[in-house]
Amino acid sequence: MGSLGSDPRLPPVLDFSAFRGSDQAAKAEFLQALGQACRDKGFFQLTNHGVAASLQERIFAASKEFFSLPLEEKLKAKLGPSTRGRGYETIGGQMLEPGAAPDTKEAIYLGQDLGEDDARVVKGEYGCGPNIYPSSLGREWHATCMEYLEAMKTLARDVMRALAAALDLREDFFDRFTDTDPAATLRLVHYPPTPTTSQLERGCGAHRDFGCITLLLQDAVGGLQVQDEVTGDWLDVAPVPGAYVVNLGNLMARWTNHHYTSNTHRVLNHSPCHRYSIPFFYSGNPAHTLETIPGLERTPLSLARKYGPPIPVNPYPPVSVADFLHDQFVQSYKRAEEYRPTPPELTT
Ligand SMILES: O=C(O)CCC(=O)C(=O)O
Ligand SMILES: [Fe+2]
Repeated sequence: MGSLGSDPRLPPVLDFSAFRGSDQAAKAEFLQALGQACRDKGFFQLTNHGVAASLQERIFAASKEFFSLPLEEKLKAKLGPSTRGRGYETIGGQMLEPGAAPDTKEAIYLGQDLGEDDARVVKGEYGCGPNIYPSSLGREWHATCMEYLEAMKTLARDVMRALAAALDLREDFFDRFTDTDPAATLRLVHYPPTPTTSQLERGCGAHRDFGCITLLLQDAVGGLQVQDEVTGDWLDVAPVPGAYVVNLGNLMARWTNHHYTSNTHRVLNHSPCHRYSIPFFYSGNPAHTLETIPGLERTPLSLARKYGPPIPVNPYPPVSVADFLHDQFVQSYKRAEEYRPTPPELTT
């Protein structure tokens, strides 16, 4: 267990079988390393997570099948105000980093496939809707995505249990937030090669994730970078075959009153290859109202040192999961819509 390579600033690679197994010493060591990674970096990689390599191969194949469709086909499933957070986002459709250029990635969002007559869809609940995807892909394509989504939900629930234990909470502390209809979104992402010299171009602009946890499967191309909070350096998160990059989002940071941190990351695909990644975003039931977890009201000393006295105590009012996620999501798309490139300087 530990970091790959010698740089201790990199997210550690942790073996999840130590948490699920019966060796108590190995479990304690895992939880110690996990807690430290969540406090200091908000990032780690997870191996031996139990998700079959064959399922990972099938979801990557499904992703490539989707992105290789003609643009007109993909546009039939376009993400829009009426699609409830589902559907296809074009290259440049989102801008995660204010001040940079819109992201040079394309993506499709999928979630649990709810019918139009489902009560949550009728009520217009955040993130609840039927999936939309080009009909040329067929039911088998969709079935693979749903099988993978279920595997992610199972893993995410267990990761949340480990996160609770590493905070010295009961392992089942998060279960009531995650067991009923958790916000669980799969995103297939494609980064074409962008061997550009523009300083502002990003595959995925610098951002912190919005929700609780993200389980990211990346291919072997590389390009994901996490920012070291102390020095501001960008560190490459080297792909570990089959592993999940797990990162904590803003909702988790707020819920834990920053005892756990969310961290800034981005993607630059300067390789000559197409890059595919599959993040899974998990946040608990959208209808829940989150308050700072009892026992974590006092801001951690590390933050108090950063911001100086007075040390804020429980600075956050309660917030609903749906509102918290929705605002950040909408802003990132609005930014891209409003983007106007700076005209090249006129030379005389
Ligand atoms: O594609 C990646 O490796 C990261 C994507 C990401 O950060 C996101 O979708 O939030
Ligand atoms: Fe992210």
